[in-house]
Amino acid sequence: MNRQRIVMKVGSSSLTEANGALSLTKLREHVAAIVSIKKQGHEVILVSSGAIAAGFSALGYPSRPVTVAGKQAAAAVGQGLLMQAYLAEFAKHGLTAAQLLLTREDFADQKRYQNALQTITELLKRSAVPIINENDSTSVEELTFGDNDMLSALVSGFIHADTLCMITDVNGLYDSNPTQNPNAKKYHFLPNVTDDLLMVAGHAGSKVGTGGMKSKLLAAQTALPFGVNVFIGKTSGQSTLQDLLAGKGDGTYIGSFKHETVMPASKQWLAVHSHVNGQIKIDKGAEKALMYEGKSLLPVGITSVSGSFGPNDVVEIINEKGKVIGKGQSTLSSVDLTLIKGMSSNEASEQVKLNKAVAIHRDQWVTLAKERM
Ligand SMILES: Nc1ncnc2c1ncn2[C@@H]1O[C@H](COP(=O)(O)OP(=O)(O)O)[C@@H](O)[C@H]1O
Ligand SMILES: N[C@@H](CCC(=O)OP(=O)(O)O)C(=O)O
Repeated sequence: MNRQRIVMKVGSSSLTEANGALSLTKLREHVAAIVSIKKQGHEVILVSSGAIAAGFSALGYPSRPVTVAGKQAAAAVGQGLLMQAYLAEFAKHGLTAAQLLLTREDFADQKRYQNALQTITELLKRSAVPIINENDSTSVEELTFGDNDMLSALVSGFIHADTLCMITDVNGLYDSNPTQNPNAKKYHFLPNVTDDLLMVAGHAGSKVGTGGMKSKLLAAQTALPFGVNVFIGKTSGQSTLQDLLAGKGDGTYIGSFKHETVMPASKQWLAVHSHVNGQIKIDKGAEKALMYEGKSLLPVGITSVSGSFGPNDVVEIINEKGKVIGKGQSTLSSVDLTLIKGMSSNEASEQVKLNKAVAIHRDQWVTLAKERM
């Protein structure tokens, strides 16, 4: 078996007792499973929920809190307890675990995004197990990932994972919620996530789970274009994570499993996380050059500029039909681009006193929608 880079996402439902509290027995099983595949040479990044579950009873809550303040306070207590349990378990196997708490803002800011990636890469190089959770206690409600499914998809993309394993309390995706419909049929393999599938995926079945199958499918839909294959299902005990990697897991496999398209992390950042500060409208010739010839955007192809942005800011590129076809980091400010739009390269370079005035370099460009020309 080839050595793989795996992101394993463990949901609250697979880490808790029936009363919603953290289950050390389940946590131990997940650790043992990770250790067993690490021994085979695979790299593992764990995205673990469970902070709220681990913390609520120490604060005197009778059950998992439902208010934002309650959840944030419980997570503040529980994240430490959760890590303590993971550190102790991994240490028994001679492994070091490391904590990373991330928020949406860490993905939106290019420098923070690169630093998070650098940290995880360094930890993997040193054989540590990065354990990631959302930074629940500081997240602003509207900005949170809500559940860790999307977080695990974004992490899988930027570290170029081969497989994202979303471990949950149900053994895969069914054509309707199996906890409500005993005749529901399971999907074993799916090439991709379609709108029809999103329709059959429902919300969480337990009191502790947050997003349900729908959020897992949305996460899979995000991870697949990054070249990551996805497994949604169950594991327990040592051998099943190995079975999962061997294609014999108890769940649903989604993707081509050919490991072909890998979008560089810098382009993933542009495509998914970056904030847009303006728009550049371009003509047909420039669209062709950008989309089909792998060229940079030159001032001559720009027909209009809107918004106020500086050099390195991210802008949307709009074609003659008014459709957003991609995003890029502008080399120049909106003021300079407005001045040189439509000009030949020589004229434009003279105006802005550069050797060669390029509006968007091809390395800082990502296609979002390919149109027939
Ligand atoms: N079509 C479906 N197939 C399988 N499970 C489904 C479906 N629709 C909804 N679910 C529910 O999704 C739940 C898993 O999501 P969730 O509780 O959020 O888990 P986790 O805590 O692991 O993220 C299952 O227990 C099940 O009740
Ligand atoms: N970040 C929260 C988890 C949120 C949640 O419930 O996520 P999930 O179990 O993946 O649906 C925690 O650690 O408790």
